[in-house]
Amino acid sequence: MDFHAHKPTENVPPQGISLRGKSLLESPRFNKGTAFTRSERNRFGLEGRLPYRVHSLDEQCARAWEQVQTRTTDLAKNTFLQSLKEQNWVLYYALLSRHLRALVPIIYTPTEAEAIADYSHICRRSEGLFLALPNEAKMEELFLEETRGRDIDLFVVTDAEATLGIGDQGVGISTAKSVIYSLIGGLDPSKTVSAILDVGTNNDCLLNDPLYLGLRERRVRGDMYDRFVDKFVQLVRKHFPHSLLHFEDFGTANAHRLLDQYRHTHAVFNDDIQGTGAVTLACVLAATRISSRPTKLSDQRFVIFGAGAGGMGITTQLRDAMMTTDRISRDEANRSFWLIDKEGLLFEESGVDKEDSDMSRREFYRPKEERWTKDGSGTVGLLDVVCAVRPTALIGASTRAGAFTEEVVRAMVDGLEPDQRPIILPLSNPSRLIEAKPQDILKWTNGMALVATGSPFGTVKVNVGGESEREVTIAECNNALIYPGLGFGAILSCSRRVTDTMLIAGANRLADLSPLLASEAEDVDGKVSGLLPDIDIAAGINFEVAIAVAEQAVREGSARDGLRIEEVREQAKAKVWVPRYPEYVYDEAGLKD
Ligand SMILES: NC(=O)c1ccc[n+]([C@@H]2O[C@H](COP(=O)([O-])OP(=O)(O)OC[C@H]3O[C@@H](n4cnc5c(N)ncnc54)[C@H](O)[C@@H]3O)[C@@H](O)[C@H]2O)c1
Ligand SMILES: O=C(O)C[C@H](O)C(=O)O
Ligand SMILES: [Mn+2]
Repeated sequence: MDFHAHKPTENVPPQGISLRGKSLLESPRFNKGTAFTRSERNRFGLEGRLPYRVHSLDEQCARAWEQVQTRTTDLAKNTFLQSLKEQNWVLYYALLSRHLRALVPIIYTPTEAEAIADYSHICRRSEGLFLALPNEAKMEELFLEETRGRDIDLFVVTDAEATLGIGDQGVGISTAKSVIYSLIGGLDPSKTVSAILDVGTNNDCLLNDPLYLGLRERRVRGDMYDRFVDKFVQLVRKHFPHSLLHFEDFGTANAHRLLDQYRHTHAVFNDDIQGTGAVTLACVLAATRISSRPTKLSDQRFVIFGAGAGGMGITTQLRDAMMTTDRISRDEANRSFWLIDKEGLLFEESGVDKEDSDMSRREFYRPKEERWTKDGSGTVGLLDVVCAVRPTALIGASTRAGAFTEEVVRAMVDGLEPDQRPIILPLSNPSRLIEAKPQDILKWTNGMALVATGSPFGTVKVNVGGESEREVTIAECNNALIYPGLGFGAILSCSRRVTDTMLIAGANRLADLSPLLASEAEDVDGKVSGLLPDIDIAAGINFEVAIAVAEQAVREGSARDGLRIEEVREQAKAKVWVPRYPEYVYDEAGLKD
């Protein structure tokens, strides 16, 4: 299923470029470094600028891999790889694709959280499009400076208000999201733009940091903020009407509002809401099929801990899928969810419901009779809810490390039938913010729980009585396992919208590819597969997700005119970008960058 196999390195057509000499070596898009062939060195004035020996991409990867390994901390590896990206894209992506399992956690979650938090100190060369509030009047000029003459498929935009679980990061960048699109989604990196809307920060550490690189002011809100974001969205719509606009790490209220505002007029996608919703839906669908008595989505009782962008994305995605697949009403589906936030269970007439600016949460407020505390007052905590609801699935997107305590998890098990497997998904990132460690959950549930996490945890050994031990693979329920495919599918089909049904089609496809579902005997040699596929086959998996999404777009009429279902797979194969070097020929009118 590895889509790299679709494109053998032979038959790469030559490419005309108009760069030469030093500028060619300094262009990360076209640079080949020591892999420039003899004739290219001669043609482009490089002979005296490179050591004599010509290396293959494989040899370059071997050297770069050696160099990565000499860096002793993950952050040092991250900064090394960032420099490599600034020098040579093909080598960077080729190296990453050869070592996905080791390097994705370095360039993405969890290490990228450290890199973003430290951005103003480790930044060496800027990357992407920086749009700061004081430059609002010339936003179009800055936008065109970066994008003119380019064929852009994707914009990833952030205002960094809710970066992963580490909050307001001001000028924090989200370039890692674009990298994942190219690495495992097959998008050509020259067709992607990462943009930061710098509207200030409320993070005092950043405001007080003399080296802080962003706008040193408190965050702008209200009309000024809306006007600024709108200006950007309208530029994207005007100049690149067929692009996908991916929103990342906006604060929860803005995240929902902006998605609702723009999703009907452009292909916009909010990763924290829809990507997280889709990957979690896939995970839950796989889990319900694995349980000893396969159950429907609408048979589940969901406790969602942390009702922010991620938690609400998960809730609404599960609810929508329930309505579509189990054909039940919205009200009926809403009743399968119990939402808990800082103020405990969200219920009507709590006072909080009236102040809640986030409309998406209101329809999930529980009736006030569910104020399950001894005297009917105060907040209803997670343990109260678990005891009263007897959930089949417990999902965390709260940033509250350790919130799924032993008592909570054991209470959940006690509420289920002895052969019923609890679905427990502590999804907060980075790793240190997880609601419970997978090894603890498996210990407390005697190996019964079906667990997936937001950050990578590898495998966990569980004692299942006496001497017997199992090695359980903990699936990563991270939106990276699905958003590149969702995005690629939407771009491939030139969809003007990203519809819920396209997302559900992608999630269903991912659930079908669950290795735990595929392994007939769940326990092979004491090894238990993960609920979702491993990151090292994420490229092939996302390719399949993309096909499902694009086919659904054709089926429902959101794809471009004339695209036929039978063509989707071939067109997808042709569009996949693979890191490899074409032969360059000098052409005065050729590509410059
Ligand atoms: N695995 C994934 O793919 C994925 C995707 C998105 C978000 N996340 C993670 O989920 C977490 C939340 O992200 P988000 O974008 O939804 O952020 P967010 O700020 O929008 O939401 C967090 C919510 O948790 C609530 N919360 C905080 N402390 C709480 C507590 N003690 N009890 C209950 N609720 C509490 C907050 O009030 C807020 O509503 C982060 O750690 C993020 O990394 C994971
Ligand atoms: O970035 C990730 O790893 C997932 C998600 O988008 C998050 O904000 O945590
Ligand atoms: Mn995110």
